[in-house]
Amino acid sequence: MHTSIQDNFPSTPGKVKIERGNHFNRQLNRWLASSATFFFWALFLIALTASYLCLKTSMDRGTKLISIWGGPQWEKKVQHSCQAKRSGGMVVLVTGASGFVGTHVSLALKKRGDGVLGLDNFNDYYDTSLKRAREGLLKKHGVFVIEGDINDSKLLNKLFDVIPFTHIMHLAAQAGVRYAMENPSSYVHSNIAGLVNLLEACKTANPQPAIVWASSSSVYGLNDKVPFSEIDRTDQPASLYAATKKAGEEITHTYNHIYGLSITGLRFFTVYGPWGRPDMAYFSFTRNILQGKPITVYRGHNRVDLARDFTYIDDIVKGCIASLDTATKSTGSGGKKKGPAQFRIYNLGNTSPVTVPTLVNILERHLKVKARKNIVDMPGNGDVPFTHANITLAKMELGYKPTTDLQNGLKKFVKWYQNYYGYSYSKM
Ligand SMILES: O=C(O)[C@H]1O[C@H](OP(=O)(O)OP(=O)(O)OC[C@H]2O[C@@H](n3ccc(=O)[nH]c3=O)[C@H](O)[C@@H]2O)[C@H](O)[C@@H](O)[C@@H]1O
Repeated sequence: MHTSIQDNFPSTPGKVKIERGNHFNRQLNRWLASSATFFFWALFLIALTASYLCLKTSMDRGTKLISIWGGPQWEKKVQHSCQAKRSGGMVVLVTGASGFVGTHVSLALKKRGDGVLGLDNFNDYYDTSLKRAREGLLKKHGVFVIEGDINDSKLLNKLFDVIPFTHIMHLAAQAGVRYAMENPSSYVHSNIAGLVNLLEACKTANPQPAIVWASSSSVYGLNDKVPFSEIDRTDQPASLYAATKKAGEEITHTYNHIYGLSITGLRFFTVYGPWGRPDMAYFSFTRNILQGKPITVYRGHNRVDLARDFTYIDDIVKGCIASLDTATKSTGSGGKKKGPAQFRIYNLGNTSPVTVPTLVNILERHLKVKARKNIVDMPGNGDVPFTHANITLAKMELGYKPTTDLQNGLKKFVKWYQNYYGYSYSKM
């Protein structure tokens, strides 16, 4: 193809002389010119995209802030939810309100006339539609759940500005023993950083609320003295989850000691029941059995069956409420301790451990379907072989007395499950 010299010349007169007669230079120059143009446009597009994304993010954040918290409408909803309907009623902030235990405790408090406000970050650790359904249930009963994180100090301070909470029922946490190997930082984020953030807000609140919070039976870790009593060793956690719960017990102790916060820690033992957690064995076994899928049953060393002190949700709720009722006031104000404050830790269990194969048998009977079982040795994933609660202390000081055994509790769970999922396998 013919190209005239003229065609190759750039239009800038000053450059003509230099370019003339040097084909290589001309090619290079042309290439540089086109690259520069390309580069310019690429930069322009990148800048345009970046500014769009920035604008969008700030708009999203703005919308979120307005819709999630702040503003007169929001405050009205908060006030309304916190209104106690009985004289001397408590005003309780329930964190993790759309969680399993949070929903049940919030409903029970609301039903007896206490003011209740929920807080939940609706994270996707498990099916968020179940959390939204629980939120719907709470809304129906007059409990407003704010979508927010316990790590958001601005939100917490705002809440304490608007409402003089008498109690905090702190149930927001990253739960699950085995998931801690997959996502360790989520445990640090919620169970450590989130807890400290909440305690910081409580310490400066005026009045300081009394705090009841969820620890875990997993703090007993490798302790093999049974039944587990509150004075037994808890310095050998078997999972990061357990370690963060144990850390929580120590952290709350320091806030009690320095700032006079009234603290009650509850060591829950494998809580189960309607509206439960899909990540837990009884729930996932039920789903798989109904779907005809196999279940994996872990077995301990020397072929010994694993066992848990499964505790029914209604018994746990009674323990939580008794803890709130018997909690004495925090003693500090303005971030300063005025005197010693209450510090308590209780086991809330059922006192009768059941093996995992027996749990499966009970489910098979209630579901009228045989399970397809894969029995495998317990992997080294943070599990402990058994749990068994000594509840003498909770009995004595809280009047705690569990009344539902696994047989009856699972019957209620299965009934709820079949009703909630409408027997439709496609929904599960
Ligand atoms: O009580 C507690 O402290 C803890 O109870 C449960 O933890 P876990 O007892 O491990 O409950 P599940 O995950 O439901 O497991 C129950 C039993 O079933 C076994 N399992 C679990 C899952 C599975 O697929 N197969 C299986 O055999 C486990 O090894 C365990 O022995 C909760 O998940 C924790 O959040 C809580 O803190």
